[in-house]
Amino acid sequence: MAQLTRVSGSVGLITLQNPPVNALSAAVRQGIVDTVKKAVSDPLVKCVVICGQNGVFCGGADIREFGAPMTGPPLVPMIHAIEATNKPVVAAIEGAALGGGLELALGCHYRIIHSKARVGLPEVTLGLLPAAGGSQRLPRLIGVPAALELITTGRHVSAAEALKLGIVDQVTDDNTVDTTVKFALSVVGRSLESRRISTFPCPPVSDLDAVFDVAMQRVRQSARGAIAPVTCVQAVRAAATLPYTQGMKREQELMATLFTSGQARALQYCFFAQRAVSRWSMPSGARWDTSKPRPISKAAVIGLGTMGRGIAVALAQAGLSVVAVETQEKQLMDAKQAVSGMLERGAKRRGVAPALGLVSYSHNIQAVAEADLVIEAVFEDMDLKKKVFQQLSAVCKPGTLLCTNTSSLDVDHLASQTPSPELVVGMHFFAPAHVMKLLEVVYGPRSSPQAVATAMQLGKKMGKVSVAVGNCRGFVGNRMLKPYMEQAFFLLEEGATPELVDQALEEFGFAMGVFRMSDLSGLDVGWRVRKADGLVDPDATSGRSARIRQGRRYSPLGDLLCEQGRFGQKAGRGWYQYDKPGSRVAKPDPWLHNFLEQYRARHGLGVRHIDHQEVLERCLYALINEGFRILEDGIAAGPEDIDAIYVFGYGWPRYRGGPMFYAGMVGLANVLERLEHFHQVHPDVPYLQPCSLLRRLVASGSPPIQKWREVIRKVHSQL
Ligand SMILES: CC/C=C\CC(=O)SCCNC(=O)CCNC(=O)[C@H](O)C(C)(C)COP(=O)(O)OP(=O)(O)OC[C@H]1O[C@@H](n2cnc3c(N)ncnc32)[C@H](O)[C@@H]1OP(=O)(O)O
Repeated sequence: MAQLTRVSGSVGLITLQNPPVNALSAAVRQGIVDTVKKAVSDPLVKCVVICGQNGVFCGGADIREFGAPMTGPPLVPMIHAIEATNKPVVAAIEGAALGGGLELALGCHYRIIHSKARVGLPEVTLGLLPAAGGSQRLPRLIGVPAALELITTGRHVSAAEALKLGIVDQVTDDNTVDTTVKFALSVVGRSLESRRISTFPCPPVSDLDAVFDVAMQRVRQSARGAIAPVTCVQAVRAAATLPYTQGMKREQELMATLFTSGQARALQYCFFAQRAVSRWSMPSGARWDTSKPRPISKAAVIGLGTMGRGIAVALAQAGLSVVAVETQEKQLMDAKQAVSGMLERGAKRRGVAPALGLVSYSHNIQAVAEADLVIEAVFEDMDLKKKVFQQLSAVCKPGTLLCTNTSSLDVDHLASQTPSPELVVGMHFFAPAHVMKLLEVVYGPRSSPQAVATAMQLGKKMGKVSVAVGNCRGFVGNRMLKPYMEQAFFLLEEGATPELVDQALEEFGFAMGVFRMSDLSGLDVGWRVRKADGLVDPDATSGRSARIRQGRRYSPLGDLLCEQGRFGQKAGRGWYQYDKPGSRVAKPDPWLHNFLEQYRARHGLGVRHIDHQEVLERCLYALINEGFRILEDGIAAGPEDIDAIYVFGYGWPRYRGGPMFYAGMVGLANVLERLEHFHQVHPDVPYLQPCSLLRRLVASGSPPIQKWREVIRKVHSQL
């Protein structure tokens, strides 16, 4: 919907009305077409201003309409009609002009922007390209190199940068619509010939081929396997090399290949999943919209190792006052220096003042007495954490929320160390904590909805994608990682190499395969956990018994490497070899290949050919199967929660939507059939036994992912 009013005597003011972001739905597009026509034909209207209601110009095309057949007037002729009018049309940009919103503004003859607004063409992040003329007009306006960068990254640009680049004509701190109305009146009567961007030639570039080669190389490297960035480069190339009309034709052709692609569907699903996770719910029925968070102004972090430092930085950058506690004096001094450095570098990047004054340091736990919320981030050891929680209970003021940063320990057990278990939640940060977007907020059976709401809100304040999950071993992310890694180990036993497994996973789109990742995070981490679980038995080094632990197939390969001191990158050797400890360049290791051969011979394991498809099916379907178990157990409320965790915390390629979305794309029946097959071949691997929720979904006709919650609810109601 769009409304036309006449203001200041002769200005036709068109207001886009589609809350919350005035997306260009069919009704809005129809409204624009109608109101522009009316304004142009009204002799009393001398100029036109287009704005959006409620402080947002326009968030672009309505993404929710993408899955359905197109209705209403298309964007391209609508924008052309605006550009072609003989009355000046000026965009008044408040809040944001993104995607189709900016393309609409580029069709206007002038653009005035509020200083706090931003613009951008983020279509690439949705698997698309700016196909309402954006890929053709922006390079003509600001030049090929700058347009290429903005279009292929989808980066949002501040008002100041937009002015510098030449995207807008004026920045204002005042009322944007009033300023734009005055501006529009001031340009009445001026020729519009030089204001129609589609008529501009692209500013010349000295070595066009080199510019595009570099851009193509960059997008292929940074977004391995993603098709939209590559297509965006091709579209901008059309702008640089073809007349406008032909360029537009090419833009449409390229868009047609993207629009119906699986990658676009996956990326658009991710867009909504990222937002859906904030509408959390707990099995008790507690929900985001009925649970009020507590205000938090003072936070504390206990333990200033790598995680604690990152958490302190994230809190301070979110504007909270932070008490950082580390009992070891030397550690405290080192941490102070490290935290200050991180804050300074972060502030420099963001062009703001570093929040150094917000962090105070102490070696005395008494310093947290006045904190509203404490995040314990000491070493991952239950006895140590229990001790800290007991101390905190004695020191903190009544009502302080106690959070533990743990990747797998039992949050409920820790809660039981305090007199107020309802005030305890887990906050599982990912390293580096001030950079990584994901936060798992873990509630135990006794955590209060208010405690969950507070942790979720704090996560949002820190700019995290926060996902509320139930308490179980490994929560969601690490619980699903276990069967994935287990399959990778088994594949080595059966004849694969770390290189083969990693290559398959990296070609799938993971930034790092499982073995390179294991080398990076350190093999000793898992070894310690397996030892604590009684799985590492140094006596059982030969025979079949060495590969059966606690009644199921077990691969001791990781333990054997650790026994040799092969802890990964930090040791200079692990699944790969490195030039020196700490080096990042992984090289295949003949020692490891020889070790695998001897291991297989010792255990009488035949070597067979393993291809990429088997690697993907074994590793990914085992992980997905555990995802279904997590849904069945009520640990995650919906598939979007799992997918957001994997995309934002575990390097799952965003253009594949997350593991649960991927299962839907592959076909649930297909996943079930392959799991059944693998479980038949490996009956001693319980993780390969298809979960009953997966069977249930297939039996219900494999509904689309948006309908899974209905099936899950039925399963839960029958328990
Ligand atoms: C021919 C094709 C031509 C053009 C293609 C396009 O234009 S594709 C769309 C390009 N636009 C974008 O990618 C912008 C997407 N939106 C945003 O980045 C942010 O929403 C925005 C506008 C910066 C506002 O951010 P804010 O943090 O204030 O709100 P939030 O992101 O939570 O969004 C609020 C709700 O609005 C929904 N929404 C936002 N944009 C769109 C959209 N373009 N279409 C449909 N819906 C949109 C969003 O999903 C939120 O609703 P929710 O129910 O919570 O999911």
